[in-house]
Amino acid sequence: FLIKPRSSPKPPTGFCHRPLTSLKSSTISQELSPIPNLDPSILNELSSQDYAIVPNFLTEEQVDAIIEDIHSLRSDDKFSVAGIGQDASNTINSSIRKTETMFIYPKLQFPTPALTFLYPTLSKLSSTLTSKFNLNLSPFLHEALYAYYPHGGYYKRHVDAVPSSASILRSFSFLIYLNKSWKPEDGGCLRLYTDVDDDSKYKDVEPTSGKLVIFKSDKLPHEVLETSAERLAVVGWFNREVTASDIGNLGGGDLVRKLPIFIASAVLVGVGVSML
Ligand SMILES: O=C(O)CCC(=O)C(=O)O
Ligand SMILES: [Fe+2]
Repeated sequence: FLIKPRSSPKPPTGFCHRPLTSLKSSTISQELSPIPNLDPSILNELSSQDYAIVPNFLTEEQVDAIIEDIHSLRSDDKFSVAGIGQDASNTINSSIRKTETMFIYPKLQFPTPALTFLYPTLSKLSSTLTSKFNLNLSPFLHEALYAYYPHGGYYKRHVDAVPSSASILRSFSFLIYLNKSWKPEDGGCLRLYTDVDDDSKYKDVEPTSGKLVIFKSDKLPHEVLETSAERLAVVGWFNREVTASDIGNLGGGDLVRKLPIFIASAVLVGVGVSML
């Protein structure tokens, strides 16, 4: 098999990011704390309807720090045009997806101020979900990226966890929205299809600043409606560990050959690399 970069030859992580000199590290932790947590009522909602929405999950200061990060990293040319697909193919297909992304896992060696609180925020979220749903979410298989949708950006209907691929390890998808003065005419709502057999049943979620959306990755098809303004988000997935039945479900054939590919691709999902 061949290891193929997701969309760009640039390494997605591990570079030294230019420090944000306008913020002093002592003020950063104060401004950007506390690390948010999920209310038990939200977890119950997630359990009963497979998705939950938390307006104002992040504070305004936390959102500002991530916005600053995205703009700064984009101007440093760290973003790439995103492809689609996980491990079968990773073609850049602009009829399905128009967005630019930058992976933030594996963790950057020199995290920016925003990542300094985002990493613990995401690991706290993952531990909360692990205990509530009794899942084996692996801290080593977190995936997340900064997403920048230009004016006219979109992502057509899809499901995040697709059988017979490493993406099936995705248990929960999460989105954190960052558009501070979002207006209905800006578009870019997240359309969550709440009944897989009935396209007329959906919920449109406004991508307003600080909002967290979380849903079961294999349950809810969703799409990003066309934006009429720049749209910024943190997008990610909490993956569970590989089980024996995952291997069985790969569709028969030579398990000895498939096992290392599956495990390697599960790991590689996190570094923005796909396999052919
Ligand atoms: O940006 C969003 O709201 C959703 C992105 C998404 O569905 C994905 O990247 O899989
Ligand atoms: Fe998605």
